[in-house]
Amino acid sequence: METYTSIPEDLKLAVLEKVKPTEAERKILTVVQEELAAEVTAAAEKLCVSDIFVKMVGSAARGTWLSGTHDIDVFISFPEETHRRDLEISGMAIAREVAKHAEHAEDRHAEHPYLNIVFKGFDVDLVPCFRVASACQLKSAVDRTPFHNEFVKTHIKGREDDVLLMKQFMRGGGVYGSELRTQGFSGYLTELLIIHYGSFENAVKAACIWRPGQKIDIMQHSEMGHTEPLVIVDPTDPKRNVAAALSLDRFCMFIDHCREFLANPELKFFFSALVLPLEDKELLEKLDSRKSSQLAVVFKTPDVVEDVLYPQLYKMEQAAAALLNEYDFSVIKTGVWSGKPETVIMLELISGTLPNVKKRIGPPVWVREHSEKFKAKYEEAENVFGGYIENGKYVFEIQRKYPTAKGLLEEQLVNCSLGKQVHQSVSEGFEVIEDAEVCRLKDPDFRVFLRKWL
Ligand SMILES: Nc1ccn([C@@H]2O[C@H](COP(=O)(O)OP(=O)(O)OP(=O)(O)O)[C@@H](O)[C@H]2O)c(=O)n1
Ligand SMILES: [Mg+2]
Repeated sequence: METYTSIPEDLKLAVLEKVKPTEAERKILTVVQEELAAEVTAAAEKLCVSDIFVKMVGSAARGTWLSGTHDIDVFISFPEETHRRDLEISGMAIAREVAKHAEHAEDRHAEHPYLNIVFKGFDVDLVPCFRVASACQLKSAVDRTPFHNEFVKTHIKGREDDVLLMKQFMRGGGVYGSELRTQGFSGYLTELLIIHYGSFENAVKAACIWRPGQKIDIMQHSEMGHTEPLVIVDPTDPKRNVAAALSLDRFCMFIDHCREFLANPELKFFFSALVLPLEDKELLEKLDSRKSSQLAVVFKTPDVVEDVLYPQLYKMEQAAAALLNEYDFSVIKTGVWSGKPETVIMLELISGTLPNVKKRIGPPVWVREHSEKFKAKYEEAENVFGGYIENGKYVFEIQRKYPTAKGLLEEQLVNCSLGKQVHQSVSEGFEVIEDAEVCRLKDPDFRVFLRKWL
């Protein structure tokens, strides 16, 4: 095994200088949190809702938020015996009352509704939850969050800087965020890694030798088997894997990021370099040197939240690749880019065209019944180039139904198994553009995607 030098102190300080909130920033956050708590209490009193508690949760309440990220999670906790409907109605009524003093408000929906508001420049979630006795007795998925908060607050003391370093390091590696778009590491997961390994440096060193099946159970209370690449048992709920949303590729990207960083600890591992949009000229040069086929399936982006959209796009990416493979096209790789107004599924193929002739291999000649049927079918069929015996089997050279990948996608893509909103949008219309035609897609963010793609 390679031996690594320690991470230089001045490198950590240089990162913290950029990502650690200043005293002034902390003060503002505290003041806004206090104002929000007072607003919620006042709203509850006004609406005659008694017995609710206001709880500040998330990284803002734990001192583990990155400077410049301005989200505050406010939980409005109701007695456990409250009916779900009452919780939703009263919780949302309180949230809407608070929103009267906000710059912007938007209804969101997880397992039950909550309100997202912009309050004094902060991105605030007002989330009603049940006050359950323990996280494993949850009535709603969000009920665990206050327990996470207590656990982290009591165990993280003095190691907040290590959390900030780890969050930023994961950002630099493109693996931070548990949303379904990224399928990476959540904030809580990052905090648990620091609690378990004791420091940023220890965690990074440990991850270099992780393999799928790695399990961390801080409370030693899990009896469950899990199949995910990384299992971090929730200290507040033995049945939950905090890393359940982490994909195998993000898991491995993190391992790789840790190894590369320790071999050469530099600032660039925390702050990835700005990628410039790919120009037409560069695009044409790349296409010319790769000599593969590029196909872009372009359609209108469905108007749904990212957590609904991305799983459907990843499903479509898989479905398109499977369709192409089924019809003999060799797929090199697939990718997804989504913006407004358009979404693009990129497909790189060994070739987008195949010969008109397709070889159909039949049964061995000595399996009399089947082979005679096979022979009779193709001898009479139209568009057959010819037939012969090869390795004891009848072989016919027939006309290929889809000699171009573009033609195949145009005709068959809508029949693939696609998610609801993506299917709806694709049914309304889509376009398949090829190779140099991709120059038509000008969105700068798409061109950034293309630079990494080619
Ligand atoms: N996949 C998720 C997302 C969120 N949470 C809970 O909801 C809280 C708030 O979520 P979020 O704002 O996404 O994460 P933070 O921990 O606040 O981290 P960040 O600094 O990225 O905001 C988390 O701390 C965690 O307790 C969770 O359990 N599982
Ligand atoms: Mg947060």
